Amino acid sequence: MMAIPSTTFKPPPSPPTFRGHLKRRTLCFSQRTSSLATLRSSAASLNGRKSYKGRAGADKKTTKFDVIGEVMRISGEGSSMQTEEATPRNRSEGPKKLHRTWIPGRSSSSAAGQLTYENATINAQVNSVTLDDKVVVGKNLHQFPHAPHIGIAARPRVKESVSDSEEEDVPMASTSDLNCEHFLRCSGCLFERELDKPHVLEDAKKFFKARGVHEFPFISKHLRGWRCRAKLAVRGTSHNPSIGLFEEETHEVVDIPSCQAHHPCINIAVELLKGAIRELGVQPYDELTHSGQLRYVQMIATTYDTSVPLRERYKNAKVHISLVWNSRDENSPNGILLQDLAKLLWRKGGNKSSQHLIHSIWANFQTTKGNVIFGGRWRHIFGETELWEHLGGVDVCFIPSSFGQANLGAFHALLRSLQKFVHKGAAVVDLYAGVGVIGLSLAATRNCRVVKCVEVNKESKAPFELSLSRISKSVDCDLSWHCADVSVTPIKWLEGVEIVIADPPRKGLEASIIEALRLASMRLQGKTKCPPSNPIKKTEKRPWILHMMGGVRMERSFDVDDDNFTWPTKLIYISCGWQSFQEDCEALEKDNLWHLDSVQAFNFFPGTNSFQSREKTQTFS
Ligand SMILES: C[S@@+](CC[C@H](N)C(=O)[O-])C[C@H]1O[C@@H](n2cnc3c(N)ncnc32)[C@H](O)[C@@H]1O
Repeated sequence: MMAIPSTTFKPPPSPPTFRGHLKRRTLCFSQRTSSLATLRSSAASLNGRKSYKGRAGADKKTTKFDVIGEVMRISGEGSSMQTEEATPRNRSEGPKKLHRTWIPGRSSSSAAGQLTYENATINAQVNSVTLDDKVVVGKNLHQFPHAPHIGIAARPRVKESVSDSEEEDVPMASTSDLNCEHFLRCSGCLFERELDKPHVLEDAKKFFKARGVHEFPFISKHLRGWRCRAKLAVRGTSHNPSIGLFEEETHEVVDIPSCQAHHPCINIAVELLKGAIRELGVQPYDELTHSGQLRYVQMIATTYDTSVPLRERYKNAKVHISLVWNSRDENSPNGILLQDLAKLLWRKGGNKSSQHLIHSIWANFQTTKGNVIFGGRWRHIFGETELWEHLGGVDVCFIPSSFGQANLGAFHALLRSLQKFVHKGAAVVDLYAGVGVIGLSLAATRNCRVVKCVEVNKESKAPFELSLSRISKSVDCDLSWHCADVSVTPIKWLEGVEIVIADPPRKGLEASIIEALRLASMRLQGKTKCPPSNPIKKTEKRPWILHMMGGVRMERSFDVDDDNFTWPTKLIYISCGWQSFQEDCEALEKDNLWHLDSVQAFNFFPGTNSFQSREKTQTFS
């Protein structure tokens, strides 16, 4: 996968774009000796043992709002929040018995990136998957009996669509050009010609070719109308609001009513919002004076509507709206105006309106002068409380604060591609799992015996559990979600699994994870010491991630004293950061511990120089 759009607002002179470039790559690594050791449950080493069961108590005065964040979600009737210690018994009961939880805490606001995949030519021995603008690589493991390898892809192949019975009927662009009137000022897109051929692919081809991977499929799906998630700044005046992205190097918000990247329903919802701002006299935010009410808006096009035929769902998407309000909470003096704004929007676009455009309305409260878009407090106001999508063969639940891919078509394709690289019955760990889309999809479609999803954002647990409740009862998989920083004692997540899936943010894998993967390869070879790879130190700058990391249990030990583990023979790396991917790949390859095997690229962010790729690498024994 490729770059993830920034969710932060940068102070002058370089204001941010909230839709950035999203690229993804997947790297698939595998090892040969998956059957050497006995599979040992890693339940004992799991983090995140505490969960909150039930719903938070509702203040009767505020029952119009459901709350997630500092306060929790409120159902409207009022209930109490309980905490519960997850006992070993809880865990042994299996994943389907996880408690439905809404966990308080600050929201994360990671932007989405998208992936598309296509089947790559992959050796059956080596499985790999690609996401958005991704690449898949495959090589016969028998060619490298004593060396792990990393798959790489070479020759790019452009494909307009992926044949899949679940593909929604999205109108394909008749041209590969952007044709957007906002292109010159808007910072969202870098290129307006040949959106299906991002320039960075040439670099990528060379990089992979140098590693012996000549097949480099590039899957490009919808070139316009692909963005189903947008975080937009609201500036200007109540008479003349601007809703869009910051112009490069300025603090000016470029109004983008006809954005060609947005799903069309987002543009319609933006116009609806502008009309409501004018009608009610809502003041857009002014960062110089820190005044005004409406700072940003998040719009998410959700395509899950079972009353609409499958192939028509994409174009009939409804819009979730999160209004980022400049106050502490709904009881602040301007809270009435927020309610009026939400009511007006719902009356004009809600489920009783003639157009029924809006899926749901939430508020997020943000008063800091910093550069973070979202505050920690969320309120549900109208419509459904969860956002559902059908992705990779499963129903997946999201909440406004959880990470989600912006390019649904590409992501769906990537998931379908990914499934082909995971053998049936595999034991898998899904690192950087978000709400667990990848893990859930693999558990359901590949009959995996174990899938562990590891994610630092604790707010993603509740949607995961809701998704879990919709997984077919016939799926017999030990499927679990763990709140943990994967860079802390990463080796324990590798114990007992055959396939590692890593879908990190743009900065790539943390140094400790690279070391753990290298160590796993050494252990597979019966060696106990792993030469250092001189990893590049990567710092986490995003405050919401740092905040979340602060809440997880830190375990420092890197010791592996038990040789009776199965160690992963395959790594599927889904990347959205080309630079970081190259560095990670080189560190993994060092000392022949991993070998790149196959690569596949997905056009997750048409119009940008980003792509998402999937690479598969293997270790050897
Ligand atoms: C690119 S997103 C991928 C999410 C998911 N695989 C998907 O496609 O929806 C990266 C995720 O990694 C999480 N994350 C970032 N740093 C992490 C860390 N150190 N440990 C665990 N999760 C982390 C973020 O919160 C985010 O949900």
